[in-house]
Amino acid sequence: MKIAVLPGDGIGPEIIAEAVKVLQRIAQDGFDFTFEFAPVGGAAYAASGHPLPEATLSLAKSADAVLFGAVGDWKYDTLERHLRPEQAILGLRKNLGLFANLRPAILYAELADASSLKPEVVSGLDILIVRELTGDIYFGQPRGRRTAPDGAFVGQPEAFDTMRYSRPEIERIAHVAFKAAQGRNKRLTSVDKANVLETFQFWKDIVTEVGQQYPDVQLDHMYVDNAAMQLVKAPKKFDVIVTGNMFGDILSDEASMLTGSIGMLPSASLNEKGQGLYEPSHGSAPDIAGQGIANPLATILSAAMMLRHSLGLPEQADRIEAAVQKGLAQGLRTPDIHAPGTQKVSTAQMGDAVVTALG
Ligand SMILES: NC(=O)C1=CN([C@@H]2O[C@H](COP(=O)(O)OP(=O)(O)OC[C@H]3O[C@@H](n4cnc5c(N)ncnc54)[C@H](O)[C@@H]3O)[C@@H](O)[C@H]2O)C=CC1
Ligand SMILES: CC(C)CC(=O)C(=O)O
Ligand SMILES: [Mg+2]
Repeated sequence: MKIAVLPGDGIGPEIIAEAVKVLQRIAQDGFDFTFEFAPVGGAAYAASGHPLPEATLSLAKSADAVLFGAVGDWKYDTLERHLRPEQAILGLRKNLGLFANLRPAILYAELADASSLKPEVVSGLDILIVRELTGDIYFGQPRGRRTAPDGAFVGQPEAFDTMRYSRPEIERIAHVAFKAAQGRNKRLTSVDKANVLETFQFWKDIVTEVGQQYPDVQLDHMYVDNAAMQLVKAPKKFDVIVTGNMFGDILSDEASMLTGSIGMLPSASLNEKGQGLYEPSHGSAPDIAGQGIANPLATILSAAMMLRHSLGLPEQADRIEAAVQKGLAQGLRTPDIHAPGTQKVSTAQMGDAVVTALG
């Protein structure tokens, strides 16, 4: 099985090294993983002038799965947009058709103290955010800068983006979400802004229509501002949340803190053929890069999702998740989840603890 490994920028190489270590330990038990590394993001721009070189894209397309770190660095923020590191992950998602982003927010019992909410509000939390990943305002055309052609500020410089969704895009992500809910507690909350945005009234109408095919799933609708509030008020009331690209981006970062840290939130990005890219939900964290203090668990848990969703090895995925729990139960914590009475460890020590816990 060929795994394309794209470490990227900032903490990307540090966290990817730990996930690869864990996968190599699994491979020792008789699984044939081949790792092929390629540059992406700012690292690729620095090496070859483009954040997503053709060779990296074709490696990703030809692999059985892609393991991705993170891209982005403040020093590239002034580049023309098409050369900025973030275009690499956006380009991979678009080129591979990775429209379904699964972001499970699970609070490990050992991390109840690390969550920013009271234990009674979050303990036992297990929710799934299903984020549409290849549409919405992140990809909508036209976009750009121009002189305002009309309105109160006519003649002034302005910038604009376009929020849009087509019926098939909404239908396919709705099906993914309803099916996910069927495999869980059979409750789905569709998050929109239908009270203001036509795009999201359309979204709500179509999700409702698709819902008729899933009578066993209880569907409700919530405006995104209320959802942001409910996530910190009573997060356990949610089971599966389905939403658009931008709202899902924002709500999943919010949900990550319920689990103790953004360093705990993995993700799977899947296409219609079941191919997938696996990456932590966080970014390249330039503020802590190179210090050996980043939490590698979101990336290790993303590797577990890869085994489950793309490589047909669900038992090995379970094994990794159990090993993560064991490491936490031993009291080992990177600084982002550290609490009194636990032992502060480095990125590499956390990865080693997971490998050891695999037995
Ligand atoms: N998929 C991707 O490659 C993504 C890339 N980005 C890019 O990453 C760069 C930084 O963006 P930010 O907004 O700062 O978001 P970020 O997610 O990189 O960092 C936000 C905060 O969380 C902390 N953090 C993130 N991951 C952590 C980990 N594993 N362990 C401990 N602490 C962690 C960081 O230190 C920082 O304080 C930007 O260039 C941005 O565009 C942002 C999100 C996703
Ligand atoms: C480049 C961004 C859209 C990445 C991001 O924030 C995310 O996918 O969570
Ligand atoms: Mg994000």
